[in-house]
Amino acid sequence: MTATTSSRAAVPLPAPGSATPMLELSHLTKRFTTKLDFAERLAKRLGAKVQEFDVRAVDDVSLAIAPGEVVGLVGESGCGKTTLGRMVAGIIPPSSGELIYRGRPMAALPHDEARQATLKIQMVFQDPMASLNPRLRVSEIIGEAPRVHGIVSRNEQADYVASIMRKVGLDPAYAARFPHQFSGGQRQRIGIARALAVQPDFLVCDESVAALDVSIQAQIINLFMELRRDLGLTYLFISHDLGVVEHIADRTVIMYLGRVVEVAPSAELFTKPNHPYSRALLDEAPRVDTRKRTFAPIRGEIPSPLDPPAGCAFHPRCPLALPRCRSERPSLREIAPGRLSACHLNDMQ
Ligand SMILES: Nc1ncnc2c1ncn2[C@@H]1O[C@H](COP(=O)(O)OP(=O)(O)OP(=O)(O)O)[C@@H](O)[C@H]1O
Repeated sequence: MTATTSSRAAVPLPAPGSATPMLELSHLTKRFTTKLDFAERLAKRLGAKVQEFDVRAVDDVSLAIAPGEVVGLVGESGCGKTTLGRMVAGIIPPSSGELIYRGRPMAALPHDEARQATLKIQMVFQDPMASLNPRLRVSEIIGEAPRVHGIVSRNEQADYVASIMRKVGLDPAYAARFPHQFSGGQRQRIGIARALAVQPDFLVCDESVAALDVSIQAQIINLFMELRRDLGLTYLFISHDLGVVEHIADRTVIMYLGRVVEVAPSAELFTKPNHPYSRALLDEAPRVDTRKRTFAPIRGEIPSPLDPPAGCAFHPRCPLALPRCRSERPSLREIAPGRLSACHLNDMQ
């Protein structure tokens, strides 16, 4: 697959020879209709109609992910990362656009095949305590879905759960315990085991290590990479921590206000970012812990997704903005093999 200069082009695959992408996101868009709290209160007091607003949380995102690839997804809070991850994992439907799994549009699959394909894409959440049912034993948390979906019989369930627990570094002797009886890192291993139990080939990790201590983070990242090696898993790895993404992602996608602004192999992006927003993100922030690389504060506020700026959404904060950036939205286009950027400055080089 090759990129074209159109904003409606899917992001090209980095690996030559990988004929069919594992997953393609084709023009995925998610709009939420929302009410502003204060406006709702005021309207109710005045007996007026409550006005609703449209939030374009994710706007026309296309991306092709190769089997076994780790794609990092970064951007400031509110730029749409979680919404995109949830659409990919089938937790929320897109408003428009489609997901193509191994060359076949998910929406067009017959019911049974669609169910199987949905199981193949699992999500690992940030807060294991919030995402694990506190009233269920670990054996049920991990074993329920594979039994319900016919992956194991009731008789096989205990052995199956034990094998998955071992795979994620948990002692099967603790299968009868409840989530609160484990440490944070162990709970995240339970969350990973639950995802693995339905035999996925794609994991969406949404800030999956953000809530953990640094040393535990490293262990969980190592586990993800072992699983990639042993099970051939593919990842969409959403993280605020640029150091983590730089370390594990083959390719990095930068989002701003619902749209992709840059895609590049991580090694290139982290040494030579193209988009002014990527450059601003990568300018290292002053920090206490020198091992960590976090977002630098960027001049100005993130614009409201309720009222995004015309032209390039980044132009009000961009130190290099041109007059046309205020009116003309730059398309995401190929600027070098395997690299895409949505910036008018590239037309001047
Ligand atoms: N259910 C919803 N209803 C209305 N608006 C929503 C809903 N979910 C998300 N949004 C809005 O969509 C935009 C994108 O949110 P999202 O959580 O995807 O961003 P994010 O990049 O993951 O942020 P964070 O890093 O803080 O989790 C935000 O403006 C958010 O307020």
